[in-house]
Amino acid sequence: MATSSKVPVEHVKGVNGLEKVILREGRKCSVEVYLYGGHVTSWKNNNGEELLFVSSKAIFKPPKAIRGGIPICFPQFSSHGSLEQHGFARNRFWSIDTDPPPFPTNTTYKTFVDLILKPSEEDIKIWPHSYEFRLRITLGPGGDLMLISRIRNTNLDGKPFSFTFAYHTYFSVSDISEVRVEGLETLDYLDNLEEKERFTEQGDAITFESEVDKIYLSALNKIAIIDHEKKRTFVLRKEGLPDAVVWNPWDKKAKAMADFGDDEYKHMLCVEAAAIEKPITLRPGEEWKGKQELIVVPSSYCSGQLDPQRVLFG
Ligand SMILES: O=P(O)(O)OC[C@H]1O[C@H](O)[C@H](O)[C@@H](O)[C@@H]1O
Repeated sequence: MATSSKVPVEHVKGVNGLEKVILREGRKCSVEVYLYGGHVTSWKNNNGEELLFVSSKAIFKPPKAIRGGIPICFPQFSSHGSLEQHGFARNRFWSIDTDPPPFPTNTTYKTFVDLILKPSEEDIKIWPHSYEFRLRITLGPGGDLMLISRIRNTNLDGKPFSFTFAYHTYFSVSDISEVRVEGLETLDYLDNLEEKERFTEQGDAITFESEVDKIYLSALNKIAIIDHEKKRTFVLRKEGLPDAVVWNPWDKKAKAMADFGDDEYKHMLCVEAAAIEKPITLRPGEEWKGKQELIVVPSSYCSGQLDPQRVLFG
């Protein structure tokens, strides 16, 4: 079992004394995870550069979710249902899962932490279901960041439940106007800025010059986020998560958010592996798995000569 050779992780106090776990690999690669929200707040490469965006105004205080990093949206994405925006997993206290069930295929990666969320009595009043949500966060030897969610229906009343889900990933970018996203062109999307109306994306890679809030449907399992100025490309790979959300609040919405700096929209982009259009339904005893893997590829690979075919299908 992979857990037997697991590298020990550091447990420290983060902002406002909230518990945080740190994973380290290589020279300077690291990942930081708050138990509050099961929330990744930092991912650094081998040069110690931060790859995720966290707002300088983020409020590390329940019940507000941390603005930035990778909030977990469960059991509801956004306002697609009657629960609070993005569900409640992002503002609950998760626990370390000391004895997670093994994964069917063993991984050789040793640096990871297992978290678990189960409903409290209060949660059951809001969403009347029993579940075990296991989240494994792994830092690969090359600095890649993998999140695997396993959600099991543990209802004893024989009832199925349905949920929507997203890894609401905030990437750090040099300048949003220099960023291009490849892998979503020609797809249908629901536009949250047009009352979730359905449109079809043009054939070109996506660039940014105003507010964007779209849910791309049945997206490829590989999406590239190309930062021309930083000369680096993030590659997002997903499994079990058909949709992909792209969000940037732009200037007006940025000003309206108390936990977000007025100009910070220039330095972030959310690209989120998600399951939204077709909710996941689990019968008692059934388990769903959803994975998001992030890698960052070096400048020479992405400056001008980027071959989208290679990035997306290679
Ligand atoms: O402010 P939050 O609740 O964290 O949501 C931030 C954003 O998340 C998603 O990307 C949604 O598509 C947006 O409509 C929403 O504004």
